[in-house]
This record gives sequence, structure tokens and C-alpha cells, in this order.
Amino acid sequence: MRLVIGSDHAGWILKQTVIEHLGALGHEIIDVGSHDDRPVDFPDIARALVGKITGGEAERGIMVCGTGVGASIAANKMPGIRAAVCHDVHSAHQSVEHDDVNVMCIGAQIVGPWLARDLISAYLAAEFSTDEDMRRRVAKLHDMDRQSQA
Ligand SMILES: O=C[C@H](O)[C@H](O)[C@H](O)COP(=O)(O)O
Repeated sequence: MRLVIGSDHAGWILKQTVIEHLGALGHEIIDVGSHDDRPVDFPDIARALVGKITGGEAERGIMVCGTGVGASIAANKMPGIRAAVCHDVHSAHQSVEHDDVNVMCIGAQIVGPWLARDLISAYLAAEFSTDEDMRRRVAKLHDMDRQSQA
């Protein structure tokens, strides 16, 4: 899968673990930073990350900040993005299966490298359900995106 990954300063160390894991799984990765612990504003990284998805360069994204919360708020501001903080394996796969989540957000202050690997594996193995209830609900999210742009 073509993936985009990003972090702020609070998440960049965990991001390196994530990148190694994704490489081992054979995914193509675009890294939009950050690359060290110098402070950077998570909305700026989130904007760069989601731009790769809305621009068609990546299918899904993973963003790491301190809690995952700022990353998800910022990513969800952009039409076409369905971002969620996932700190348990059930949410990591069900968010894709039911909600077609395309940006998973992880908090490096909450989740360690072993759980992060499990979360990512669950997220990437999951596919959006063909169930008509799930499809209708996500179609309503698309409607909300369109209405917010009108
Ligand atoms: O939701 C926001 C994120 O957790 C940020 O990573 C966090 O606010 C960064 O905080 P600080 O600048 O104190 O490292």
C-alpha cells in the first residue's frame, strides 16, 4: 500500500519505529516529517500529510503526535479525510471496516512501540466493509464534507 506518515516533535521517535515496521511489511512510504525534536505545529504536519491522500499520492496515512488527539482534529478538518485516534487493536481495524478511516492517529505519550506495531498491522490489514449500512453511513460523511464546502 502507498502510505503517508507524519509526526510532530512529540511523535517523531515513535514515527521511526513505525517507518521500520512499515518497511518490513513492504509498504511504500512518504514521510512528511518531522525529523527531530525541534517543536513543530501538528496542524502543519497534518495538512501536509492529508494533502498526499487527497492528492492521490497515498491511500492511507498514519500520524503520531503526543496523544494522537491534535493530529486527528487537524486531519478531520480536511474534506475526504476520516481520521481517528486508535489505541486499541479493535478500533484500529473496525475504524476501517465500519468507518473507512484513512488516517490513523497514535499518541506517542500513550502507546509504546510494540502496541504501535500491532495497531498498524490491524489498521493496514483491514478493508472497508461492503455491508450496506456501513456504506450508507460513510456516504453521509461524504455528504457532510460536501455541505461544509458549499
Ligand atoms: O494533541 C496535541 C499533541 O499531543 C501534541 O503533540 C502536543 O500538544 C505537543 O505538546 P508540546 O509542544 O508540549 O510537546
